[in-house]
Amino acid sequence: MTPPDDATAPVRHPDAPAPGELLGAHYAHCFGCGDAQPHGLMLQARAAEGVAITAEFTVKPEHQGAPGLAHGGVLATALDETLGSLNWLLRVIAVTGRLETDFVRPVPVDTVLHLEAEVTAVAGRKIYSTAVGRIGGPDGEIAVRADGLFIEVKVDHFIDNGRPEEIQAAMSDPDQVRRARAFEVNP
Ligand SMILES: CCCCCCCCCCCCCC(=O)SCCNC(=O)CCNC(=O)[C@H](O)C(C)(C)COP(=O)(O)OP(=O)(O)OC[C@H]1O[C@@H](n2cnc3c(N)ncnc32)[C@H](O)[C@@H]1OP(=O)(O)O
Repeated sequence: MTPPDDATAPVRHPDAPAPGELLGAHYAHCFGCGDAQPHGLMLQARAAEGVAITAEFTVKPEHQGAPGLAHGGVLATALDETLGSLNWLLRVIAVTGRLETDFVRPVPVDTVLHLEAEVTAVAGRKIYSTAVGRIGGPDGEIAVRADGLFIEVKVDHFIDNGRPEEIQAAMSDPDQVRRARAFEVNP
């Protein structure tokens, strides 16, 4: 997870959402951010300065592992989704290759997890990023953290591996921004 010596600093795309702007969902049925997934995380990410974002996710009863506490896999999903959202600021499509997660404190149901994430380096198709999630407010104590390695892919990654019905539906999405995020970001 250490960037190689020839890695460079990430460059914010000139058309990236302005700091403070909500990113919205990249796909309505995404378990992390989609609004058409009733039990999903419905994570809301917002652009920050540089190649960084903030995000919030409220833990619902559907997200429990131990009684009254968030499931670790759900928290990993929140971190994965937050780190994945960063790639929209670079205007690349990328998927998670590796995700290293530390669970520092339990996160109770009804808690708002305040996440912040940034891209730290880019090396060819590899995008290195890091995130923390805090409870008790944006400056609260750290409950989770993760480092991510995302690999840039072409849209063919989804067309070749996904189911045609969902691909077709996403391509016909009337939400222009969401369609662009899914299909038009690669040259
Ligand atoms: C419908 C469309 C919607 C689209 C919306 C946007 C999507 C948003 C989704 C948001 C949802 C949230 C996000 C999600 O949940 S994304 C969903 C979870 N992730 C996946 O499903 C990815 C599955 N994996 C793959 O498809 C392939 O393995 C990929 C594409 C990742 C690489 O296979 P590919 O054949 O292309 O590349 P390569 O093997 O030549 O590797 C290239 C370089 O990368 C390095 N490397 C690779 N893996 C690892 C690793 N594990 N650790 C360390 N390094 C690794 C490798 O050493 C090499 O380095 P170098 O030799 O160059 O130095």
